[in-house]
Amino acid sequence: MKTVRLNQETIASLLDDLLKRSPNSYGKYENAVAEIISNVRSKKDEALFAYTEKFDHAKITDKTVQVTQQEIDEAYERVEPALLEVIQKALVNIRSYHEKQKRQSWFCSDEKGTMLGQKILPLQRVGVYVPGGKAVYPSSVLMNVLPAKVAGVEKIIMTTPPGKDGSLNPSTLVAAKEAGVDTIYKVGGAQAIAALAYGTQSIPKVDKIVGPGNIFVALAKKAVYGQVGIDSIAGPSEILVLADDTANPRYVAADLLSQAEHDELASAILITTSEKLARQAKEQISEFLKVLSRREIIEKSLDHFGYILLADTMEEAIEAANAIASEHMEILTENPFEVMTKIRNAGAIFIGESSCEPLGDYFAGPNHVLPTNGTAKFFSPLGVDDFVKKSSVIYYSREALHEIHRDIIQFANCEQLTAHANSIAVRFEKEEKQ
Ligand SMILES: NC(=O)c1ccc[n+]([C@@H]2O[C@H](COP(=O)([O-])OP(=O)(O)OC[C@H]3O[C@@H](n4cnc5c(N)ncnc54)[C@H](O)[C@@H]3O)[C@@H](O)[C@H]2O)c1
Ligand SMILES: N[C@H](CO)Cc1c[nH]c[nH+]1
Ligand SMILES: [Zn+2]
Repeated sequence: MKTVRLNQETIASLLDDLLKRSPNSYGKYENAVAEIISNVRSKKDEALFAYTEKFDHAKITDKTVQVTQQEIDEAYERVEPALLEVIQKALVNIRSYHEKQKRQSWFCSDEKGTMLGQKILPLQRVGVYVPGGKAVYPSSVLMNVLPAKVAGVEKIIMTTPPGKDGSLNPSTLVAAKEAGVDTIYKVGGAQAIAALAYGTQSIPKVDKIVGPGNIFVALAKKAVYGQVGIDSIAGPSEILVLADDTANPRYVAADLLSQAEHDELASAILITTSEKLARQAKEQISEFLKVLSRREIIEKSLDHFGYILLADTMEEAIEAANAIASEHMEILTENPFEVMTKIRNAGAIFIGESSCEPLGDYFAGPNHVLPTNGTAKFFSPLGVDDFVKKSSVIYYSREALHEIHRDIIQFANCEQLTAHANSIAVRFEKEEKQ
């Protein structure tokens, strides 16, 4: 983990470094992913199962690809009752947070005889990708599925990579059942995204694909965009801790490590005005690393994408944090609410020392599928809006149209689109002749 003084040069080089983690910088995998998509598109199940054998070392067939009721029942028997209870409690929080995001269709009319509105409808068929290569993510099942349920999506199809024995983790299955997934398929990676986008004999084509994943999943989602809808491309996890000398270095270290353990490409950044805190947090990181199980992943992530930035003032620290636009931002300062008002760019903001990032990953309610790689400047967290579409609704009475028909004809003529003008004029031929 590098410690550097924050200035124009160091922030520019850090931003360059972080962009290396973006799917846009992984051109070298683009051809491989394009080939996987093209093969699944043309050879369907045959290619899907061959890639599952190649990358996941699991033998899957058309008889075993879909999770059965028996497998779900067995999963319930294997999951600890205490874990099931936690999943159910988290589910209530996540659902009630997303209920507040729900928007209604609206219509408004006026006395001239017009009615305008917006009709909001849930998507019909959605594919949810749940990652499963390096870790198991029942929490991501809840985060992806619950907003779709709240939106009213008719059919939710989930895919996740199988283990070598061709089975799925019981906690993933139980979370899927509790959240209300309709069908689960045991496939992952770019091949699963291709199957959802184009359909195979076993897997139906969907309207939109959501969910995070590794670089192969992200590139595949990018490649099928347009054929189907996608959510934002949530890549490797990120955390940025903004701290002053009032922060507890042990908490700072623990929170940075919590995201570094996701992936070698994950990023953990501390921006602080306190040299003492920087030093102590670094010492604590070394202490924790001695006992953490994913030490190898963490070390790679911190070596490549871990930074401690020393800022002269909190204003400078905030400016740098806004430029980085991290997926998660923790504010551990004397006046965290005041600092929060100055944050423009972050996927999720955690205020104060009792609001650590994993609280959001698992339990508080807001979604943990968040924009990464600086895309928090224009993308938002996954939410109910990702699972609805809108249609505009327009009604004008004859009288209302008559009142403004000449305006439209003039506008259309200005664009030399005489058929447009005619479509209006033809309705008032009689009046014009009189
Ligand atoms: N933003 C979020 O909400 C969120 C949540 C959870 C996880 N994540 C991120 O998602 C990612 C999960 O990655 P993962 O690897 O654990 O699971 P994953 O399911 O995304 O990827 C595993 C799949 O990758 C494919 N694959 C592996 N090596 C390949 C190769 N050489 N060529 C082609 N395909 C290959 C395999 O098919 C495998 O099924 C991590 O980066 C993690 O940080 C993000
Ligand atoms: N922090 C991840 C998103 O970047 C989500 C997650 C799932 N489980 C634990 N964490
Ligand atoms: Zn996490």
